[in-house]
Amino acid sequence: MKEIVIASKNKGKIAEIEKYFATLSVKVISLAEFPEVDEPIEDGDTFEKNSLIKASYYALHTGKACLADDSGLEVDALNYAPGVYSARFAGEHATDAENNQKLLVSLENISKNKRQARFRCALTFLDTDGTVITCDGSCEGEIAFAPSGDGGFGYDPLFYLPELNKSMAQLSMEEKNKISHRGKALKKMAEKLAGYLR
Ligand SMILES: O=c1[nH]c(=O)c2ncn([C@@H]3O[C@H](COP(=O)(O)OP(=O)(O)OP(=O)(O)O)[C@@H](O)[C@H]3O)c2[nH]1
Ligand SMILES: [Mg+2]
Repeated sequence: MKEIVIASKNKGKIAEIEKYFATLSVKVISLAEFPEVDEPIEDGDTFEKNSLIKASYYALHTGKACLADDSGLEVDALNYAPGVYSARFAGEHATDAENNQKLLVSLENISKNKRQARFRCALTFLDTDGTVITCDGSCEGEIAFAPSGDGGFGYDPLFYLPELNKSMAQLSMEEKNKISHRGKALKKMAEKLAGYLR
């Protein structure tokens, strides 16, 4: 069975990717099995570039096929920030709570009808022979005025989905994977990988 390293240190992402890949005939390996491997510098200006930076770095240092995810939140009223800086919006080692607080303060004077936002996700699979497969996904929503729900991670409690009248953090992991940026990208990736690994 093909071994694929989930090239991420984000526990929330890893759980969602593992859940998705549970139905595929691939053996998922965690970076926890490579404690000696450091982290790459994510200095790309797009999700796609950062995703390739991570896949390349971890493939080089683990010697295995890797699947990397670069993702983030774009808020229209903030000129699409925090974007590729989503993990460090409130500072280099900011917690989710600090990032959420900064987001709420940044949008303090923005009215309900001007709080459109989207999550974006770029996935890169890099095989040991250099084969690259990329997929992306996005999910539209609005930034709420207060957090709700305790599922998911990151900005999920503030990411309101009007059609569902729920925040992303009020969805189960299965529900989130059906509609989220990552879920959509993973669906495409699973289809491409099934063809590639056949
Ligand atoms: O509420 C959220 N629901 C999501 O589904 C989601 N996906 C991404 N994000 C945000 O974007 C950053 C990614 O930054 P990022 O791609 O560099 O990942 P990361 O640094 O956390 O881990 P790694 O994969 O790089 O090791 C994360 O930290 C989060 O703040 C999300 N927030
Ligand atoms: Mg990162």
